[in-house]
Amino acid sequence: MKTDALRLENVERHYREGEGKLTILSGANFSMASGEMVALVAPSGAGKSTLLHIAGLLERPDGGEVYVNGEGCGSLDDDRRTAMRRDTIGFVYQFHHLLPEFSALENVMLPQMIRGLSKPMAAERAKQLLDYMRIGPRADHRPAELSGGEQQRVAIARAVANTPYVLLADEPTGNLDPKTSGYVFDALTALVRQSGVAALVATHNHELAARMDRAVTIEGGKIVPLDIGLRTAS
Ligand SMILES: Nc1ncnc2c1ncn2[C@@H]1O[C@H](COP(=O)(O)OP(=O)(O)OP(=O)(O)O)[C@@H](O)[C@H]1O
Repeated sequence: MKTDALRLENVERHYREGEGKLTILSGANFSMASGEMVALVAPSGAGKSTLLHIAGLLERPDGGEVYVNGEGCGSLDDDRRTAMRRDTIGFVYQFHHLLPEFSALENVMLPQMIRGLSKPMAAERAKQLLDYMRIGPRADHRPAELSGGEQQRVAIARAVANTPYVLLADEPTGNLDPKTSGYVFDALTALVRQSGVAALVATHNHELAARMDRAVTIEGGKIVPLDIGLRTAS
């Protein structure tokens, strides 16, 4: 049987709320296969960021287990979790968080070099990715010299630079106008299909969600399928 790129098993996450507790996830299960693109659509405050942080090993759940490519992460110490996150998970945020002092190319090279790749090899892969995202000609520009859509495409290239198993995106096009948003989303989709990464994309945009393979939401602490008329838009 094929290993899931990401699997959450019986995940619990509670926050303290005054004297009581606020349950965000309870007995939550979820899995995603390579090359799959899943929309995470839920009202504000439902726990999308919490889920992405737990899936991305940024936060530990209060119970249950997170598996990345079949490897359970609960028993890893902080250093190994950090290495696992760096090597196997990519993040894209609403605001690109590119390093302003570095060019687009350098921004995509850096995570690879931190992982130990040589500079020429990192540059080669960064160039390929930027070409694939159709921003090759802008590779030497700093983020401030790029449009919002271009910056976001650099951020996506950076997120997949270390060929992660899992890509976690939090409103990746939320900051862009509708046309640019569609364009960036198309580039993201093409990259997911080409690279085989499993992408979980939090979005409030139902039109974009409908273009993914399936959608889920958070309800009563569980991660459940959401029917938003998938693929009817095209
Ligand atoms: N560290 C924390 N301590 C206490 N409560 C928290 C903490 N982090 C998040 N929460 C609460 O948990 C709930 C879920 O938060 P989360 O940020 O995951 O929601 P979200 O679905 O991502 O919301 P949005 O769409 O507005 O970003 C919210 O009610 C929030 O106030």
